[in-house]
Amino acid sequence: MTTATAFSAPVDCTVKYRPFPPVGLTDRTWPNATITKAPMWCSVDLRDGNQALVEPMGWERKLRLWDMLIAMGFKEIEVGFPAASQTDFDFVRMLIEENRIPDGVAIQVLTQSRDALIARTFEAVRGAKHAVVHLYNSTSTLQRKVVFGLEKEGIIDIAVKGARLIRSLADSMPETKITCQYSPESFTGTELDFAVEITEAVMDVWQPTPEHRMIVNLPATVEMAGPHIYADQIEWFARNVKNRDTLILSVHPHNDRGTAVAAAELGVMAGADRVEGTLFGNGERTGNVDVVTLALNLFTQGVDPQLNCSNIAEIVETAEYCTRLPVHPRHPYAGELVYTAFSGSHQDAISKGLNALRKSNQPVWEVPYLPIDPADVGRGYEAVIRINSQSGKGGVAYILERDHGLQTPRRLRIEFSETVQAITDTEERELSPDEIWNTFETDYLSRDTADNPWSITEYTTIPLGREADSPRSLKALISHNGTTTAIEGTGNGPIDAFVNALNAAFTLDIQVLDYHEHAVGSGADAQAICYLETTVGGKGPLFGVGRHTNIVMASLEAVISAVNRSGRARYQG
Ligand SMILES: CC(=O)SCCNC(=O)CCNC(=O)[C@H](O)C(C)(C)COP(=O)(O)OP(=O)(O)OC[C@H]1O[C@@H](n2cnc3c(N)ncnc32)[C@H](O)[C@@H]1OP(=O)(O)O
Ligand SMILES: CC(C)C(=O)C(=O)O
Repeated sequence: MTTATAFSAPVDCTVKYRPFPPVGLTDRTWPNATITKAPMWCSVDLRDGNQALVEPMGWERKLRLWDMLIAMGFKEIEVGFPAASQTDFDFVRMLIEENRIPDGVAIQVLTQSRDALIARTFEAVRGAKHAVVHLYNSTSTLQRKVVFGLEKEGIIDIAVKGARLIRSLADSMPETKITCQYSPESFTGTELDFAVEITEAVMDVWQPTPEHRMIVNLPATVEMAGPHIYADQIEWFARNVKNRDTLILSVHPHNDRGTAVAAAELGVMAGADRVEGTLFGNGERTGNVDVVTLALNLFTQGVDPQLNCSNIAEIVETAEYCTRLPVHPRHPYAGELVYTAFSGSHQDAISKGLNALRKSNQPVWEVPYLPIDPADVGRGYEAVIRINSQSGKGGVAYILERDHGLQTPRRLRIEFSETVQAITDTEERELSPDEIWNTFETDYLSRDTADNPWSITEYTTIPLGREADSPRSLKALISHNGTTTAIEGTGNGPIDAFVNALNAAFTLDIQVLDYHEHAVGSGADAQAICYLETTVGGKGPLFGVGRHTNIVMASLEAVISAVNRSGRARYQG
């Protein structure tokens, strides 16, 4: 019986929502740009990320995240909104007073354009070597109307008034290098000419120069359109704002449409010098742009990201601890499952790709389905191939080779993967590498008498002539269901002689179709492993596998393994 899902009548989106108007930049240049160097990064984890948390970080979590950001190599870190909360204020003071800010790192602090808040912000950064004071006010058509109830002039007044106070406070604090930053907040909902107008009004106050530039941050406070529109907006702004060379142009994408990473990348192509974002994209609503993904996207294009992501597990663990939010198992580069293939054809290609790369010894990473070498972010290869009902012979063979050195022949792979498939289908779950190995051992190598009535206890063999290819005679003791029988036969080699002896003594009708063997391990621990494809009593083809320090014994064990396996349920009836 099926249950119908209850859906309400769909809302008429053609009435309720409007398409975002295009920028009308017909001679855009950004599509032809290539990113050849990393942008300046600013982490806003401790501010924008923090303000979006159910439980904002206390000083201990903030400090742990700060230490991680420093270790990763961030040179600008927005540490809070010190005028808004005592925790943020105290945190900034702690960084300064405990001398925790390395040389070359600037702390950034956010403030609204309100005198008391600005004054308190400057109190917070007193004594820092370098601080970025970040002033914002919303400039969008919607916020002008519903939040501020002001015309454009009124909005410009708010920005200019704040900018003036910042300038005078900065001038009164010569011991601290102050970089001024202005964000026309809700930039993506602002007419572009107005965004330029208000920014230029702030520039008139701060008087940036090419030597002492100010940061203009153009946030997609809400991601309202596709990333190509954002790129057009950035390029339009960069082309139209005055004295571009006195500005550091920064982007600050949010992820409402799920395309913040693309927006940041296209924004940089469109001329942005700097990106503000957070680890794994924590932040308001659907988050800020994910700087780890951005950095590793650069890395996989051969561009040094200037951020160290070589221990992704530790970055994830720290971010999860500090934000109390999980990183999704499918998160780019960082998720638990992103270096794992379950599906057969992916596993086959990955396994072949890794082999080819190993053999070729070439430095360029080329493995199908793996855009980055897991080792480059500190992840191992153990989880690259995991086995469930979607997996095929390539994946199973990969595990046997990786963990146990078995180079199984192709048809044995097919045979064994059917066994594995039957288990994963029946049990509807993943099989661990240990379970796969146990299954293989039990089926092919076990000497457990309940399932393996046949065994060989000893053998001797001698050549019947002086030539290297002379026929051989072989004697062996065979146990069958607890009864030991001495058998003897001759043949072209030990296997042939053994098979002839078994066939004669027990009328088993063993035919050998194919034979492979190789060594596993080295030195005193080396063992021979032998794979024999056979038919037994007309059943098969089926494989037997033998393993022994003595190469002849390994092949005789393989014959016995085939005989035992021919009695298994899958070969009966
Ligand atoms: C897009 C962003 O992420 S912007 C950063 C947002 N982050 C935060 O808001 C976190 C920290 N903020 C806070 O804790 C509080 O907002 C405070 C302490 C800064 C201010 O608190 P309060 O004054 O009590 O309240 P509130 O934030 O609601 O103030 C809104 C008032 O400020 C005005 N305002 C809002 N933003 C700005 C601004 N950037 N510049 C000047 N005035 C502003 C509003 O118009 C409103 O004015 P009104 O009181 O005349 O209606
Ligand atoms: C303060 C600004 C830059 C901001 O956080 C945003 O617009 O999202």
